[in-house]
Amino acid sequence: MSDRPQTPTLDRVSSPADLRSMSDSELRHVADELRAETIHAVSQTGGHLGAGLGVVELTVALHAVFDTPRDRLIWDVSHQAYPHKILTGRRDRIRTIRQKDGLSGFAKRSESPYDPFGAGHSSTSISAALGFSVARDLGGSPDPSLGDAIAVIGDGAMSAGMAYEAMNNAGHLGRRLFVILNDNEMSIAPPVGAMSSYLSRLYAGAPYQEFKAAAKGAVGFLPPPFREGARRAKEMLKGMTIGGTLFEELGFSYIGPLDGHDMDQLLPILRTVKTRADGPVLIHCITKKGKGYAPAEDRADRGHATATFNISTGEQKKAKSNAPSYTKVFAQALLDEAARDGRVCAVTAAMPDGTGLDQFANRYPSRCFDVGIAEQHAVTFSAGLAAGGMKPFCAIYSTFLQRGYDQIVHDVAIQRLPVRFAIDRAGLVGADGATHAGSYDVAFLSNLPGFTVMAAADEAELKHMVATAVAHDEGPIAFRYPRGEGTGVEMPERGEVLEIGKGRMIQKGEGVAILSFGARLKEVMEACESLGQRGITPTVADARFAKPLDEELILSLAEEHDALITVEEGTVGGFGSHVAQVLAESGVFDSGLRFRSMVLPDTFIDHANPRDMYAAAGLNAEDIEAKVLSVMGVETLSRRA
Ligand SMILES: Cc1ncc(C[n+]2csc(CCOP(=O)(O)OP(=O)(O)O)c2C)c(N)n1
Ligand SMILES: CC(=O)[C@@H](O)[C@H](O)COP(=O)(O)O
Ligand SMILES: [Mg+2]
Repeated sequence: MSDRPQTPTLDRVSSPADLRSMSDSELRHVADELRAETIHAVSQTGGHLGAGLGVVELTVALHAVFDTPRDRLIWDVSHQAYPHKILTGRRDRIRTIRQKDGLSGFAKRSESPYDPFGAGHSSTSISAALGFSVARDLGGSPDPSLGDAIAVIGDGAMSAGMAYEAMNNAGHLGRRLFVILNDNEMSIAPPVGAMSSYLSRLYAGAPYQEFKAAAKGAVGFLPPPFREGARRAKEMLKGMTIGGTLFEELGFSYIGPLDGHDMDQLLPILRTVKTRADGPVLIHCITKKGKGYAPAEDRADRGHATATFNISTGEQKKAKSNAPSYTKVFAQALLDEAARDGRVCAVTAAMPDGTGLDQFANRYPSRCFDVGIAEQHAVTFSAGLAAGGMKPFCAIYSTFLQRGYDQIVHDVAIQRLPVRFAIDRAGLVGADGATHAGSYDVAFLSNLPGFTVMAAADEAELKHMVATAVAHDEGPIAFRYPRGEGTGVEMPERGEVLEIGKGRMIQKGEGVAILSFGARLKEVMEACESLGQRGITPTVADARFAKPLDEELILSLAEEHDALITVEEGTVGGFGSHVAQVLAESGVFDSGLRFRSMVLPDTFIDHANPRDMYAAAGLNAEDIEAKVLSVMGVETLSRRA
């Protein structure tokens, strides 16, 4: 017998249009069943759970009131969009989410007309929604029936500068636009910062909002059930001066805070604003991350992301690990270094657990800074710390570091400040897909004068690189490492300070040399094992540094071999491109060196497990083996050589 929940009302919904003919009581049933369906689906697939559970009622209410997809519903980050996917014609594929060839874990334009704007990174929704509103008013679409734009943004995402840039612009333009602030008082970790405290104060002062609406004469904006209370409040408030919320100062009409799980509040308010709004409106909803599923509600991260799990117990089914994760090794190595050097400090942009800095925060609270989702600030704040004599480790996932690029160039590199960048999730990350792939950091850092760029081939190397970064005061230095577990190598007691710009020889062979940069070394060695069975023994070296390059090593490999192949977990423009430049300038191509550079292809690779993604990229052991055979002119059946 199937353990799937009974969902008789939800079963009648094949698209949001079906919600619009339902009574409010039926919509409440849909919400309850949608929650059960979401929990069941994620129990089988794993993925982002808590955020979706927190917006179940909002999702039903928004689709019931607004005319999606004509009205554009834009989910910020969009990790909370699973219930939205179930309601918008994707229920039959929801159990494929985040798997190869399955639904994306995020909103994606190519997946559905109900996903008007894709995401994965946070705090973009208000800008995009404003763009839609303006495009509609300017007649940018051949479809004259384009409707409203609605952004749903979390309190965590509200900590990023982009959200304020967008509100500043929206308030100025004054166009009809809806922002739903989904305030669950959580980011991935508890949210931090003055803005978070401000929102909490609005929440704590719920009746105050009612008074204020009254005092400002906004009573008419509220649906009838709320008017009476507001009128009474107005009486009480006669003669008092009430300051506006920040949102009102920015030009938005502010409504809230509402209970975002109460359909009796959500439906009438949404219907009213839809009928009456003539400018930007912000509706502040208080919700609970993980709502309705006790094991998620009880977890410290409120069930933010999960492996597959047993629904009755909440127990997650995690694969056994054979080696410590790179993140753990980094975190422990940094703790060790911080114990020796009081100037070592750490910065995270809302990812204390993901980067392993939660441990650092416990041990050295005064030297650890969670700045919220604010990568740009994290970089320049680190630059300031470095300029002030500290040794900041700015630990940011490769994909999110993209947001701080101008700060890296302008505030760090040009001033040659010794910020240490710990770049986690480098390379292809798996189920989160293209939005989260750490593909570009080597390319965008290695072209900056004075930067030192390293990649760890295994977890012992990572420990050395942490020690190297602590010791390096001459300018900015970065080291990258992948998501997931290490290779199981023996760990040194203490990290060793590496000589800057020097690689290491792994094995001496002949004919072909492979120069690996980063964690593909394991695949290189597997390829060599297989090649060994054919009597082929390539030379293998680990470059360690993409900048400065070990030119001596590169040129000696070029001189002593017929062919040289570089391998890396990054795009063109990175390590291999810089090696090619050195080779070209030295003239070795003139004497016939065969050179190949194995990089990520010039395409965005869809979500799958990392192994499948690297297969799609042509960077697994078999691809490296095929490349060696091809450069040697050995005939094979391989597709990719
Ligand atoms: C630019 C960027 N930095 C970091 C992240 C990682 N991240 C994903 S969701 C999330 C928390 C978002 O909190 P909130 O907006 O409140 O949504 P909730 O999960 O609470 O619904 C973070 C930090 C991201 N997606 N984008
Ligand atoms: C939605 C988001 O951006 C994060 O939740 C991300 O999925 C975390 O990835 P890790 O699991 O690699 O920490
Ligand atoms: Mg939140």
